[in-house]
Amino acid sequence: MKFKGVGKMGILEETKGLVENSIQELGLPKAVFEHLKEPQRLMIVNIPVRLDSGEVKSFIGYRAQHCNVLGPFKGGIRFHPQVTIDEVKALSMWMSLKCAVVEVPYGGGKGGVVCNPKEMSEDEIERLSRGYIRSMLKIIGPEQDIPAPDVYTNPQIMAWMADEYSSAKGHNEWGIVTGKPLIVGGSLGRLEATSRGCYFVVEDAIEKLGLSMQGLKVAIQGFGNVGSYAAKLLADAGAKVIAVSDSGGGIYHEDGLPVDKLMEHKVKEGTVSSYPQGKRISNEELLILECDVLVPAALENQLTSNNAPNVKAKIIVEAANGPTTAEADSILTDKGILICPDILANAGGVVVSYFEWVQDLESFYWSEEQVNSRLQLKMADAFRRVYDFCQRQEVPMRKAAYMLAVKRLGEGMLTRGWVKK
Ligand SMILES: NC(=O)C1=CN([C@@H]2O[C@H](COP(=O)(O)OP(=O)(O)OC[C@H]3O[C@@H](n4cnc5c(N)ncnc54)[C@H](O)[C@@H]3O)[C@@H](O)[C@H]2O)C=CC1
Ligand SMILES: O=C(O)CCC(=O)C(=O)O
Repeated sequence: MKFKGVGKMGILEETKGLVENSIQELGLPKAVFEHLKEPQRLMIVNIPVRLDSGEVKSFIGYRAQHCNVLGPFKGGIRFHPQVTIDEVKALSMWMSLKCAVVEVPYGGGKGGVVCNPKEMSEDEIERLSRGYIRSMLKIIGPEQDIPAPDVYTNPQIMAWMADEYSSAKGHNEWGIVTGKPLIVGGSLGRLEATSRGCYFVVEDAIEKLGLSMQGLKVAIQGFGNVGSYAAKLLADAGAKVIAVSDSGGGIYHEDGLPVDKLMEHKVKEGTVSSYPQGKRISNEELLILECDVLVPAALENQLTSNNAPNVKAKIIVEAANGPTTAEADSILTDKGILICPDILANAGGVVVSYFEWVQDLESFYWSEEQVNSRLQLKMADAFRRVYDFCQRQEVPMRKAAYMLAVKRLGEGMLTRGWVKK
């Protein structure tokens, strides 16, 4: 069974199609879609930043607050030259769905700034990060909207943001953002959390297909926060990471790559593609390698109708948000590939962000073991619910995840009286 009405529409329209379809199939009131089809609020700001040269340059920033029926808005902030309104809106909608799938008490939010941090100095990035928070002061807060890291943002940027917000409020408010360094209210385990969540999903998925972690052939696209730690966790558990890539290209070795050394190389050289052992490959080639598990961990729209027919993986674990277009999804599903969708597979990040926020609100901090074992419980529970639904209803995992998420959001709206039966 496939979703109807999804095609070459772009990620936002495709996602709306999936949500609307789920609402219809669940027999929820149509009004649920009226609440979900657009963000509740979309803030667009102009952020003037003083550059090191003394010149002032302005940057466009966005924050989409999608739906807070189940809790405050939550989601990362992306710094990237290709950020668009539609991308931020889609990312915020995925956050609402993701938080519902893993049952954390948040709504979806997402932010973005159109900029190229690779061409900015550290001081310029700091001024931009602080400017973003000043522009958003009225709509964010620990009980309102809690940002976090995403593409090309990191713990240091979260620390500046927490500091800026705290300065504006006149007292420390560590609960304003998550993904912070430990010294300013971060949580143990948050840095690796998205990857650890993916790792648990890989464990559960391979068990369903009767595969073993020992010697499991894995290819990972993207070697940033999520991709690099996913590679490390999988390699440490006995998997063979045969290929990795980043925006500079990729590297392949059929016997497996030394992930720790690749991480060091990436820090020193800025890319994995120049690693001296193995064969250089393109991002496109990586996606169609012979492997057991493919982990897209970079950007959206990587698996398309062009390359999907050639994908050879048995399992795809979507560490990135939106890496698969609707057309590719259909092709891959028809090929019998088990797709663990983004809103499930990469939810480990927001789960541990939730733990970080709880710790900040209580000013009482957990051990790494507590964080990781609670994350494992959350991910295993979500995987089981999605997989059981998919088996029971004979639908793909993505559809199962969407239906479970939309059901929860719809129930929230009915209970709060936002919609009537
Ligand atoms: N950081 C987090 O906690 C979470 C991140 N995600 C998603 O995971 C994905 C990766 O995010 P992070 O690792 O945090 O970002 P990051 O900024 O740490 O790393 C991004 C990686 O993607 C690579 N990349 C960029 N353009 C590329 C291209 N065209 N082809 C191949 N690689 C390319 C970069 O070189 C870098 O290695 C994104 O889709 C993000 O939304 C999802 C959930 C949580
Ligand atoms: O940690 C968070 O709050 C959100 C992470 C994120 O942006 C995502 O899951 O896409």
